[in-house]
Amino acid sequence: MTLDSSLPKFRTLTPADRLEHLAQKLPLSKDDLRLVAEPGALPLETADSMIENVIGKFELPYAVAGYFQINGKDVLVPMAVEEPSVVAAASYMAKLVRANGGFHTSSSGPIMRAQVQIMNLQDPYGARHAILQQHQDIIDIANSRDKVLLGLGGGCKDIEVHVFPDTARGAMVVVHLIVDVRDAMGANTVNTMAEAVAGRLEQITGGRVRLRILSNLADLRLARAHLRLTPELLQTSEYSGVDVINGIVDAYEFAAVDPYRAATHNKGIMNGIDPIVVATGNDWRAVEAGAHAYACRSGHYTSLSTWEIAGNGDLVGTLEMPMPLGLVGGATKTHPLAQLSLKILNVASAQELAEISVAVGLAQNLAALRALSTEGIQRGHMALHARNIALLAGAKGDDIAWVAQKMVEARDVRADLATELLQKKSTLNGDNA
Ligand SMILES: CC(C)(COP(=O)([O-])OP(=O)([O-])OC[C@H]1O[C@@H](n2cnc3c(N)ncnc32)[C@H](O)[C@@H]1OP(=O)([O-])[O-])[C@@H](O)C(=O)NCCC(=O)NCCSC(=O)C[C@@](C)(O)CC(=O)[O-]
Ligand SMILES: NC(=O)C1=CN([C@@H]2O[C@H](COP(=O)(O)OP(=O)(O)OC[C@H]3O[C@@H](n4cnc5c(N)ncnc54)[C@H](OP(=O)(O)O)[C@@H]3O)[C@@H](O)[C@H]2O)C=CC1
Repeated sequence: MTLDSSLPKFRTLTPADRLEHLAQKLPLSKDDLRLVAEPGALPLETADSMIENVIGKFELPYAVAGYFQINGKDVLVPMAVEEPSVVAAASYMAKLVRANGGFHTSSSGPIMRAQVQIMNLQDPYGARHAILQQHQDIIDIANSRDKVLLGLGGGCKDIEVHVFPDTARGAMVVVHLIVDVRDAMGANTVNTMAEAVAGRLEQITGGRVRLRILSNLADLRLARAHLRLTPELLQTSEYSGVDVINGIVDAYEFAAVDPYRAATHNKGIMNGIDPIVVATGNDWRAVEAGAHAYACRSGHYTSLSTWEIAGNGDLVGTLEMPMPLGLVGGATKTHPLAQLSLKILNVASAQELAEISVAVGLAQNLAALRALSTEGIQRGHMALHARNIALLAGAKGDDIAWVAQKMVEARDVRADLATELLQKKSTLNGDNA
């Protein structure tokens, strides 16, 4: 069936009805539905095999963002995240962007780098040449370690040799293995290769190999997304579309020039990306490390995205960044909900998953910049955060929505106010009893 990712009125349903609604849109089995609806999606035995010293499991809210259309294909986006307004903001922007043709994405190949550090060298440039002369031998040794990957068309494709002639510990040569990891995140894959070539590199150079590990600056594994919005789509009752667009571009320039702002701007992008990384069982530390190192590649920490005004006045947003995500390996296959997330996303390759993640990051960035440069973040965000504050004050059941609603109406969302409202409500209930 062709998926329509629009989710009108989805927010008004109960979690069980939302799941039922999804089941009508997606080919989910009864077991899939049970996995989401019932506790214990991750068996304790599986958890105990995943990490060490396990004492239980830690749960997060699991949601779906709607309206995404990417390269003409509708996508529902599973997100595991603790922060309110993230899912709403992503859905809202996807709804706007879909009205103007949706997101357009592309990506480089799934290429990772492994680094092998060689020390104790008197002639680092000579060592570099000697290594490059033997490059095919090194590639062959690396590839002898992963026949499965080779069979899939991946494997070590090339090497680079970087020289640091004068470190505090003397000359250092660093060999990069350039590896196509296909549908894996690839850390274990490339680490195995790096360890495999170490002996040969010592033979060639006469040096001493120390570290053999992937680089999280995955600058050869980039995913890209862009969008275009007309002023009409961005106008509100209070702001003209032209004003909103100018505000977004001013906000972008702020992040482009000032690292204090860029850190927050990029956090807003990661608000969209991390929840997908978590929901698909991928390594969010690796994605975060790669993102921020890439944002600093010019030596100046800056915005990962760009926002500009096209000749016809449209807003144009782009995002290009490392996205080392896998469909196999790590927890992607072992966590049952990660498998379900991949089923919901209906992706055929790790690159497709990477492209969707970057599109969601761009949507999230747009939502924040749009709110920040017009009405401010608090109205939309705090309205949704109000339910958390109500919970914090001890509200239960229907009281959660009641307390949250009262605070939103008062445009005053505070824990002490929530406590005060709850007390008033229980006094009222007591009076009525
Ligand atoms: C929060 C909104 C979306 C409200 O915006 P709104 O104008 O009140 O939304 P609406 O009621 O008109 O609804 C529009 C659409 O938004 C979605 N939507 C709206 N509400 C819900 C909801 N309850 N549950 C699910 N979906 C919701 C939904 O898709 C809906 O369409 P529908 O499906 O109903 O036809 C808007 O104010 C917004 O986008 N704000 C920005 C929020 C944001 O960026 N949050 C991230 C956390 S803040 C942060 O950490 C990052 C930051 C800000 O520091 C980054 C930076 O500085 O750059
Ligand atoms: N700095 C970092 O970021 C580090 C991260 N990690 C962790 O490493 C894990 C990810 O490593 P990764 O190498 O992806 O995981 P795995 O080693 O679990 O899986 C990769 C392996 O899966 C097999 N495979 C099967 N099908 C495919 C396919 N279609 N495409 C590619 N490979 C396929 C391959 O060969 P075969 O069957 O022969 O194994 C490949 O080597 C994550 O848990 C991450 O947290 C670890 C160290 C450092």
